[in-house]
Amino acid sequence: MALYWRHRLLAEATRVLVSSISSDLVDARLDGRAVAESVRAATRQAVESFTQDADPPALAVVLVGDHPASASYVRGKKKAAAEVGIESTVHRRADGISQHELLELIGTLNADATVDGILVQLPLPDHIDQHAVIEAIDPAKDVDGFHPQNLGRLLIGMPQFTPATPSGIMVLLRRALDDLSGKRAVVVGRSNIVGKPLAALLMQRDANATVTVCHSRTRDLAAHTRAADIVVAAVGQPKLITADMVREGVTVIDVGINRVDDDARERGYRLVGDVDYDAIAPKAHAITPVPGGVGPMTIAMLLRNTLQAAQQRRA
Ligand SMILES: Nc1nc2c(c(=O)[nH]1)N[C@@H](CN(C=O)c1ccc(C(=O)N[C@@H](CCC(=O)O)C(=O)O)cc1)CN2
Repeated sequence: MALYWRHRLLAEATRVLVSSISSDLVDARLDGRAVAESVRAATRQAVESFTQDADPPALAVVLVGDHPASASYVRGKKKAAAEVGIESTVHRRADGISQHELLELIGTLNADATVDGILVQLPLPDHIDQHAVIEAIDPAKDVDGFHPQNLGRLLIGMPQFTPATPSGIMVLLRRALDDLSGKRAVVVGRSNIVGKPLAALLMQRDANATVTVCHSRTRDLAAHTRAADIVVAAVGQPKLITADMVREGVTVIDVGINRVDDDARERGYRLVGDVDYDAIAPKAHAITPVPGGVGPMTIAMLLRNTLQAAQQRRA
């Protein structure tokens, strides 16, 4: 029963948060940076009131190897955490760490009463079994929401921690559309961290969308996307979704972050999504850019989960 009420309270808090966000939909562009800033501001306030009589929430981030993008996301998480008053510690380990050593580190963090939230930055090197590592995290500290217990809870409509990217997408969708009920949503991509949890959230009773999940073996992808009111692309394939594949008035969420070579840029590449933004924007009701769309929401929602972990653990 307590779980039921906690879930209802969280759902209510999300509704209040979403309705308090000022308009960030300029033309069709759905500005993830602006929405993320609103989420962070609300989290900053909630952390402030939490720390009136408690230590700040504490996040442990595990980063394995020298993957440049992962290192940059972890820097982003640390900076954003500090800005809202969450303490974070990065546990950096060499690429050659053994699975046993990594599991030992997780065990230490699980047992550390001063740690509220733990996340292991993905991807991990090939020699490490990602599932075993995620499963080793205490579900009560799993602020990524990737543990099977947390994904299972999400599936039955009793979420504890909801993965950050899908919950960020839900905030963006509620910003763009008054009502998701009965909308035809096509999710392209079936990953455990985006596609599958997002499909579960979209079909939950507080959203009521009709969901189709497409993937690499889907026949005639365009027939599915053309029939959709909402298209979410999360496959990591530049410009997979083209203008002829969507209907007028569609809402498009682009989760792809692909690096394409660009000598004109100082860093030698630019980021593009899975969607042909320029061609689709004129016919879309709303569309997220890359960069500046879903990515910033991922970090903002992680901060909310970390605060939630501290609130639940210290209660
Ligand atoms: N343990 C986790 N690993 C990974 C997750 C995750 O949620 N938990 N998600 C992604 C990476 N990610 C966060 O970790 C992430 C990706 C992108 C962004 C972001 O803000 N992107 C910017 C562009 C950044 C750039 O210039 O490179 C944007 O889209 O505007 C934040 C976080 C995989 N791993």
